[in-house]
Amino acid sequence: MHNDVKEILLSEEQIATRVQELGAAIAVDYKDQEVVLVGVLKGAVVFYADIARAIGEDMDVKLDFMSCSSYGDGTTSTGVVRILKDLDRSVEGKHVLVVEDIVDTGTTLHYLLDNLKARGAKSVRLVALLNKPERRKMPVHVDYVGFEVPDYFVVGYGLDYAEKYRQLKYIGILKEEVYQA
Ligand SMILES: O=P(O)(O)OC[C@H]1O[C@H](OP(=O)(O)OP(=O)(O)O)[C@H](O)[C@@H]1O
Ligand code: HPA
Ligand SMILES: [Mg+2]
Repeated sequence: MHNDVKEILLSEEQIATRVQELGAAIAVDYKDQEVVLVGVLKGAVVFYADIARAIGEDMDVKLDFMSCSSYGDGTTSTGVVRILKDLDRSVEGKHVLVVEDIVDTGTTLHYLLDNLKARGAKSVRLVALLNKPERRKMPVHVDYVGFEVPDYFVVGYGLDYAEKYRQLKYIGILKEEVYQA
């Protein structure tokens, strides 16, 4: 385990099992439909790669990405969402499934889901690996949730603190002294 991690919250095995379950549920709901998977860079990349393959072969899936940033290098949302990179293709008339690592205050997803609906998508749904409802400031409907997590700052499996720890295979609770120092 990484020295900056206090405790493993979700192991590699727990994540893998849950990702397969989510993929199976999504595959049933979208069977034979064309769907654009919108990954929210950078936190979602690891989950995105796994969920895209867990969905299976019966959906016509297109991959696209957006980059939004609201945390900068800290552990609290700035409250302002910036689009740093937009989608490559229009989603007008398309089914969109947004793939996210975590819904925390809800600031990012509240903004992003509204933004995608306003582009005329046929439907917009959200799959998030983690949901941290205790910290919610803006309402967000999460269609597919991997795990509900308590109010700890977590890292790994794509999630960072100051751009570090994204490559950890598990999700761990970051030691307070790492960000309070
Ligand atoms: O619900 P919220 O409070 O808005 O927090 C969730 C968002 O914050 C993180 O992204 P961040 O802005 O840190 O960018 P990153 O994905 O590059 O880490 C995370 O990946 C979500 O996109
Ligand atoms: O707990 C978290 N960890 C990493 N990034 C985050 N972005 C929002 N909440 C978190
Ligand atoms: Mg981040």
